[in-house]
Amino acid sequence: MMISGKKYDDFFEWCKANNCFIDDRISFKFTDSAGITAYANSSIPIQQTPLISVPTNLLLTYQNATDFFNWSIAKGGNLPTNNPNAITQLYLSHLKLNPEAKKSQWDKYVEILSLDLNQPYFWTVDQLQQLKGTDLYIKIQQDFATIIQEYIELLQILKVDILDQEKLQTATISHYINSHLPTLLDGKLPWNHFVSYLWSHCIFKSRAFPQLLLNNAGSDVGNINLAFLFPIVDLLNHKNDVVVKWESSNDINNKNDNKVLTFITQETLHVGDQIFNNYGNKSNEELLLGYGFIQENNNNYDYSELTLKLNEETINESLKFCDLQKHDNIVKRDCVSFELNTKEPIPDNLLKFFGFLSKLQTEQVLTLRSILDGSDELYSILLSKLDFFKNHKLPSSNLKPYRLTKQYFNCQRKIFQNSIDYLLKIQKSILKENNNNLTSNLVSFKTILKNDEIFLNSLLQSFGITNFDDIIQKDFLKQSLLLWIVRMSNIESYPSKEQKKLSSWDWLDIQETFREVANSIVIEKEDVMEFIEFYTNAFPKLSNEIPEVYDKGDWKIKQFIIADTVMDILVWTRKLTNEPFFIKKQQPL
Ligand SMILES: C[S@@+](CC[C@H](N)C(=O)[O-])C[C@H]1O[C@@H](n2cnc3c(N)ncnc32)[C@H](O)[C@@H]1O
Repeated sequence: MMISGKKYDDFFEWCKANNCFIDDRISFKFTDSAGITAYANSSIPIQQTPLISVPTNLLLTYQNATDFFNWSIAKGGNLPTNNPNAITQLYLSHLKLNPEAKKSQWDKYVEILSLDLNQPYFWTVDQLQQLKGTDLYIKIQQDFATIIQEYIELLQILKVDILDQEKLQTATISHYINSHLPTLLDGKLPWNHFVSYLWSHCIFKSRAFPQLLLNNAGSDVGNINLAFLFPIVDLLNHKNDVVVKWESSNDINNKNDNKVLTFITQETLHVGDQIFNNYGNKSNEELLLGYGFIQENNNNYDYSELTLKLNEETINESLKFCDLQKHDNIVKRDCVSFELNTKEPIPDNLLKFFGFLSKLQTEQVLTLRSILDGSDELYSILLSKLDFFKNHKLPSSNLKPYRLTKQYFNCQRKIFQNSIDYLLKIQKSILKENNNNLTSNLVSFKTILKNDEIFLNSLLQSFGITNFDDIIQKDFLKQSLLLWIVRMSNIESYPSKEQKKLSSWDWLDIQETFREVANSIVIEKEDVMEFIEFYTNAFPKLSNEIPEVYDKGDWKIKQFIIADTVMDILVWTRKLTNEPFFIKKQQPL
């Protein structure tokens, strides 16, 4: 067996004495990185026969726990329903930590279950603080509250003493756990203590198998989360994508007419290969929270969540515009969560959701403008997430929790980087699709300037601006846009040749939008104040110096206030390049 120590010898003796089967080609060893680890001591070709089989009477089940506590619905009412395994967990705490517990058939098995677990619930306060700012940190806090509630409800129902109830509800829970951890590790913590229960809760999370396996097809499996402990097979570590089978069958030796539960792997194993189980393909967040480790290069199953807290009304309104269904996991009462992963770095409904958030009141549907504007907002949020995971300084300690945090941050960083890269590709392709020889729904201001030489010349003469990059450098973007919009509103005052040229942008509906805004706008004193400085710097200087552009039509300050609203409706400035695009109004996407 390789793995040495009295408790392991006793455990494997117990397995043998109870008719368990472990293929001779399996050995176990202890590794620092993964605890007990199974590996092949000679090659094992793919096979259909079990490598491990365990009589079902050795499994530690809900039934065993309810028998022990002498509990039944008729007698005690409902157990906390959120976690059907609560009573079995408490039973495990009793078996592991109650010195007065009578001998049970699982003693040798329970003995090898380590009290020293890696899940973040057991990290020190400092170590846990490193996760602050992540969704994982919020989940851990929520889990603490759920597990405390579960503990209190269960012990009340079973009439078992609840220890430190008041402290549990007031103490900073990780301080409290930390202060009791040494006693737990010594095996001396009372079995009915919350921290003992937290331990058995985590043992279940990291080792239990679904009860479903034990029920015959067609029978009522009850709660699908119901689980049991499966000695020996729970010594196998996890790897995503490994193909394994857990099957219930009759004992091949047919001793005692007992049923057995078996483990079969569909992998070809060479000498020295680790024999893995598959706990269900999991993301790193699930692995860290449930099992206390991270699988690097977990690209197929890793994901991150983008959670937005909004008021209920906004969320309800968004349902009309995006494919978010209330019953989907992503919509909760006051928040919406989107999963980002390698296969779908930017879910379609995420883009639509941001399009909805960026919708102007005048837009009846999601438009090209609102989607592009929303994609920029999304870009900023993803960028700040990326910055967080990239630049957050973590202590350079070699302790496991710090190493795990580093790995977790790295994996999250990769996900956000991938989503950002993908979002920029989406933006580019939207721009391309809507600005080609066949479709013109948008045009960049850069292109407009290139084609409107008279206007560009006027900027050169009066502001020394030679090209678009100069406009950015001299921080003159907004002013240039406003001047051009007012110029377009005055199109009819220019000579017919110039009019003809400018009318090549008629499809942008600048004049019509300008008229609509002019008819509805109420100009306040503050609006005038906002524009006065720019206006007095430019006028009447511009009308005097370049009358062919700035003394044709109406160039009063009011026109600029109107142009500012027109700009909100028609212009989108791409955050990444600072490049503005005029977009055809109300162009649904
Ligand atoms: C079902 S147990 C497996 C046996 C365990 N190694 C032991 O010592 O008892 C699950 C625990 O094993 C460890 N584990 C499982 N798969 C792992 C992996 N791929 N890398 C690191 N640790 C792993 C984690 O601590 C996890 O909580």
